[in-house]
Amino acid sequence: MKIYIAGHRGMVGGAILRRLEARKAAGEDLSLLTRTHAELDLTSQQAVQDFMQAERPDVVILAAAKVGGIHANNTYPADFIYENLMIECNIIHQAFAAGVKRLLQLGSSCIYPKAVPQPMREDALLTGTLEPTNEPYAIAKIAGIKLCESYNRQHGVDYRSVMPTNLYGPGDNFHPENSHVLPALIRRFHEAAQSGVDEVTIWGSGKPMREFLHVDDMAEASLFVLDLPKAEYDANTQPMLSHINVGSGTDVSILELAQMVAAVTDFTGRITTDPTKPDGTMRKLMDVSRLARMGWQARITLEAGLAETYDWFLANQTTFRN
Ligand SMILES: NC(=O)C1=CN([C@@H]2O[C@H](COP(=O)(O)OP(=O)(O)OC[C@H]3O[C@@H](n4cnc5c(N)ncnc54)[C@H](OP(=O)(O)O)[C@@H]3O)[C@@H](O)[C@H]2O)C=CC1
Ligand SMILES: C[C@H]1O[C@H](OP(=O)(O)OP(=O)(O)OC[C@H]2O[C@@H](n3cnc4c(=O)[nH]c(N)nc43)[C@H](O)[C@@H]2O)[C@@H](O)[C@@H](O)C1=O
Repeated sequence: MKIYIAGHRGMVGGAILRRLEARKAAGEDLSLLTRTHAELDLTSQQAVQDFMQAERPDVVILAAAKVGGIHANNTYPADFIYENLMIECNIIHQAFAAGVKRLLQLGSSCIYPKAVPQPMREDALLTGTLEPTNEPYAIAKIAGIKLCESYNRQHGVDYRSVMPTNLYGPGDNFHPENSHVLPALIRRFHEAAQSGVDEVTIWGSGKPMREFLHVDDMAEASLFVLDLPKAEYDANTQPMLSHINVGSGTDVSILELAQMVAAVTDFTGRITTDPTKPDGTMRKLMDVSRLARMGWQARITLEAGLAETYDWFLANQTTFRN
């Protein structure tokens, strides 16, 4: 079976590729197809059409996207909505045009309204206004769900969507401004501890709650959903709710996260907050009961995952994407 992993050099795509390579090494008949961003710009309709017509994979896993934290989303809204819409439209339509019957794409927990009962259920989609700091990205991600759902309904293909909570782990983006909170704090606390600085400032109030899932759990959940029998997937995602939440089911405040990162990086100074920076959504805990009912639950705790990610950070500091 030929599987194309779009975004294989990213944090999630890399984790998914590692799992598929392990399956192949264990004897599964898999041909794993990848292209780097430089080799294939997924915002180019012609380039994606040429690629899909030439390669005709059996399965497509879409883990490529324009991704970033609250500052990046707030600063580059046009890039986030345009690039993600183009990637989704090109991959999903050209996969269909090339006869691809099975596809899995990754959305995001930010698709849900800012003020919605917690934990957030799949049927909360489109029931309220979105968080302004990442609305363009969220609109693109909602479009991705609707693209898959519409091709399923009109053309009878099996295109599935998983909605990850905040993810972290090996291969994350540690850029000081454009990264997500967990990698940003690992880098900031590490550099403070190394240079003997006695104060670290975190953005916002520190009061928002965030749920974190290790990327190896996300990769396992992605392949679990991809491998579900179609009848089971359909039975658990009613026709208009063609997506499944993936999360750890527990959340912590940003201040609690900062205290955990300080401990892991041996930072013993003060933690201060910067209320001039945005908090974003105050809470976005995912209801993960649907996936649990189908037999998957997260295994890597935040404590263990944080320590492992810091080790990876220390071993890979010279290779960061800045
Ligand atoms: N990280 C998180 O906390 C969360 C991530 N997600 C979703 O998971 C998926 C993967 O995210 P993550 O692994 O963190 O992101 P990364 O930024 O680590 O990886 C994204 C990958 O997509 C590639 N890419 C981006 N634009 C293009 C393009 N135009 N053409 C070809 N390749 C491109 C990047 O290549 P290059 O770097 O060379 O440009 C990179 O390899 C995304 O759909 C994201 O929205 C959802 C929720 C949370
Ligand atoms: C996955 C998810 O990720 C994004 O949403 P987000 O969770 O709000 O993003 P974030 O991880 O950047 O911030 C979480 C919280 O953390 C606080 N915070 C403190 N100090 C730093 C800091 O140094 N960096 C960052 N980035 N945040 C910080 C920050 O103020 C905020 O309260 C979107 O891409 C969204 O579309 C999406 O999909």
